Amino acid sequence: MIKNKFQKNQKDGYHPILKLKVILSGLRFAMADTAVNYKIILSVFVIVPSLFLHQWIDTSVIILATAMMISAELFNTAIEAVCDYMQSEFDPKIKIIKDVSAAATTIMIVAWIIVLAVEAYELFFNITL
Ligand SMILES: Nc1ncnc2c1ncn2[C@@H]1O[C@H](COP(=O)(O)OP(=O)(O)OP(=O)(O)O)[C@@H](O)[C@H]1O
Repeated sequence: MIKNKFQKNQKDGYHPILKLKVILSGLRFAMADTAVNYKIILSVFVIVPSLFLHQWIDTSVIILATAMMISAELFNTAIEAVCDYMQSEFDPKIKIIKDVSAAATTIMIVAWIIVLAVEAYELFFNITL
């Protein structure tokens, strides 16, 4: 039986292996998205020097911004998938849902770009802004 949070048909208890399998399955789909992959690579290019320079606060800020950006991208993908599952034809309500989701993701991407640009500038030119 498929689990449903609103119906009490799920087994009690915590199942870490099952949880890990679910997370890995989600990540497998996420890694197939080029738009997410190249952003992760860009972040790694700034995270690695910040680690070598022991700039722990900077490293934490970049990791936080990157994690939030990836989460926003994944939530956006999930919302798009639900919309496409519910309605494959043109629907003005689906348009609003997808546009709002895309706008929310873009806000997070802009914040990530700003963090990455400031951190890269500071790290590579050794200038404290
Ligand atoms: N069923 C639909 N009805 C109305 N408008 C839609 C529909 N599907 C998509 N759109 C419009 O097309 C835009 C892009 O939707 P789509 O699902 O193609 O996302 P995408 O371009 O694949 O986004 P991403 O690059 O994040 O995966 C939406 O923001 C919305 O304006």
